[in-house]
Amino acid sequence: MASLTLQSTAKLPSGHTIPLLGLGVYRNNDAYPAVIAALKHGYRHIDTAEMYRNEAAVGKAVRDSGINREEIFVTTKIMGGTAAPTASIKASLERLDLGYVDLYLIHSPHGGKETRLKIWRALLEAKAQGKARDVGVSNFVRHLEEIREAGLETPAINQIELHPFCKQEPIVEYCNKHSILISAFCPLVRADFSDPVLQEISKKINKSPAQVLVRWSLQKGWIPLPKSSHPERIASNADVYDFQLSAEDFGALDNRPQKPISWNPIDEP
Ligand SMILES: NC(=O)C1=CN([C@@H]2O[C@H](COP(=O)(O)OP(=O)(O)OC[C@H]3O[C@@H](n4cnc5c(N)ncnc54)[C@H](OP(=O)(O)O)[C@@H]3O)[C@@H](O)[C@H]2O)C=CC1
Ligand SMILES: O=C(O)C(=O)[C@@H](O)[C@H](O)C(=O)CO
Repeated sequence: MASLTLQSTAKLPSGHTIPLLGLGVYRNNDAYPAVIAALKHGYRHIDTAEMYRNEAAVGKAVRDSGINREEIFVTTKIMGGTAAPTASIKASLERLDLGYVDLYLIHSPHGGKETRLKIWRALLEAKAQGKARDVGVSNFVRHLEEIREAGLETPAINQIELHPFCKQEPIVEYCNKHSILISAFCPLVRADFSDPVLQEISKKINKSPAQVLVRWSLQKGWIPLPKSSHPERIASNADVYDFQLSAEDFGALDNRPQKPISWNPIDEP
């Protein structure tokens, strides 16, 4: 594995790059200080959404950070099932007030095939207008085939729940086959660090369970989006580049019992 750093990126279809570690801000009602702290520590990728109701705070923190806008990668998401996607996109861009977003995702496959394709076409139009540099989806599984069958541009990324207890191998395999990058939500298992194997590895290598989980996700080739509202945890979660999980420890985590997916929009017809 090439040596990873906090500056490591992957190439997107647009030719732009996405940092391989991002800060999640779901359920953070005061995202401004978290984003400021993350950017100060060296994060350059923030993951928000219309649904999180903190786009304005994220945008203000990015503008106030003093860092060149071009250096910061901002993802937002349009709600699945949105009836008026163009209006929703306009509203989110106004709240963020960053000129453009780097990645715009459909948050979930809710709404049925026609609505999904309508929203996808609206995102593609936003991309054509330069309002989104790349576009993708989230929580899509077989729904990805609809986009292919419609002859529309393939999503750059699929953002799904991924951690050692939820590996979603069929959809990961599909995305790998079709060169769709994968970003990992809930990479910290939402702070459930109770697994004995995780605990054992954490103690053995003297790294926090969160650091072990972030490192494991990076070594899987995914883009983890750990969320914290605490600056010291935000920093710690990104301090994962001075070690590499051994093949033994990586494999032990890669063979944990699987749990049900925490949010099941993937079952949407
Ligand atoms: N596309 C989608 O449908 C979804 C996308 N997401 C995205 O993925 C991001 C991450 O997923 P999320 O659901 O937030 O869950 P995570 O797996 O990132 O876990 C977040 C939880 O872990 C705690 N935590 C963070 N760091 C540490 C640490 N070092 N030690 C102990 N506890 C810690 C946080 O508490 P505290 O804040 O108090 O530190 C919080 O309770 C989201 O924020 C969002 O951006 C999430 C769900 C669905
Ligand atoms: O994960 C859940 O339980 C949800 O209800 C969703 O909100 C999900 O967390 C999400 O979409 C956050 O981005």
